[in-house]
Amino acid sequence: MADAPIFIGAAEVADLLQYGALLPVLERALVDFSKHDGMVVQPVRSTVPVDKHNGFLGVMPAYMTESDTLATKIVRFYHQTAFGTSSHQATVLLFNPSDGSLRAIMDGTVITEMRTAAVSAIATKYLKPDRLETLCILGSGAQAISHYNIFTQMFPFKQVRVWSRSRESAERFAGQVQGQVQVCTSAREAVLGADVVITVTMASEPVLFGEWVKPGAHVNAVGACRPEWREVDDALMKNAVLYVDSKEAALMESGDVILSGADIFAELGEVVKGTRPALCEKTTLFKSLGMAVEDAATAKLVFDCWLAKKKPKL
Ligand SMILES: NC(=O)C1=CN([C@@H]2O[C@H](COP(=O)(O)OP(=O)(O)OC[C@H]3O[C@@H](n4cnc5c(N)ncnc54)[C@H](O)[C@@H]3O)[C@@H](O)[C@H]2O)C=CC1
Ligand SMILES: O=C(O)C1=NCCCC1
Repeated sequence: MADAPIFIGAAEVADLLQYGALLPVLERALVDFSKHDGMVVQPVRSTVPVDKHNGFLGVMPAYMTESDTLATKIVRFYHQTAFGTSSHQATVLLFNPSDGSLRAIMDGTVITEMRTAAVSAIATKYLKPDRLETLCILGSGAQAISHYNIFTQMFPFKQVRVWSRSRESAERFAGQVQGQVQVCTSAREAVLGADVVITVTMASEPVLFGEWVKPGAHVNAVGACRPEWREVDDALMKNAVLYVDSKEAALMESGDVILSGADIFAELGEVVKGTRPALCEKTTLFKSLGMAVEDAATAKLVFDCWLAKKKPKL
């Protein structure tokens, strides 16, 4: 009989998961996905609208042959949640691919926060302009914090600006992170002159406009994951060189891509592999929707770290 699945909660996932180990694992997952050689199976996320309660439930399965990883994430994202509860909550199920038995049930909320920020950081590593002085973050929730943490660790920004719909939440964000943050009163003020811009809002209308973005800057557009939602206006979508995590998903799920009619230049995995160029001298935009392979690869890393920690030292 198969062993009973183990449970790894949020605090333990946060303890086991380190960006240093996560980044190369995600780069490999992105490359493997973008080979499109049949070795990775990842259907576009299935999303169930829960209209009555203003929310969605997403199911994200993947199998990666080379690393022999089989997992699915179940994620809820709700517009209105009780004060203090996160709008996104997730669980990842990790299976034994040889017989399909369940190996682990783990918190997926921390995984979602860390892997999304890490993928934006990978996009930025490849697509960033030469000068990296000012980082701008639009939004001040869970993803804003994880992005702040990895971006300030990985890149030598001299200034970080944040804007949020309410000044109070932007100030709360500034108080939560370690390091200086300039709280801006408008998105425009935050964006003007920034070298890297990150949009991590629950907006369904544009909050970022092309006329504000410095030529040559890099943008990570992380929110707006429904075909009718926008975070970015048409001008930016059309004028920037557009990179995505998955072309198939972008054409089905991203309102910014579908409604602007912008042309997709490449998948991030193709850039990491070197089969498509990183046009760093141009204004670049990485449209992130989030992929099941990112969750599967991260969950496998968490599980392997858990096993290594459990093993008695000889
Ligand atoms: N691409 C990916 O892999 C992933 C993307 N996301 C997306 O990232 C975004 C941020 O997620 P979290 O930080 O977890 O959410 P959160 O609920 O913690 O924070 C959302 C932020 O958006 C702001 N906001 C809400 N409605 C807005 C509006 N209409 N206009 C401007 N700002 C608004 C809130 O004030 C808050 O600052 C969401 O769109 C989410 O769906 C989340 C997980 C993975
Ligand atoms: O990749 C994810 O996980 C999510 N992406 C868009 C919003 C829901 C969660």
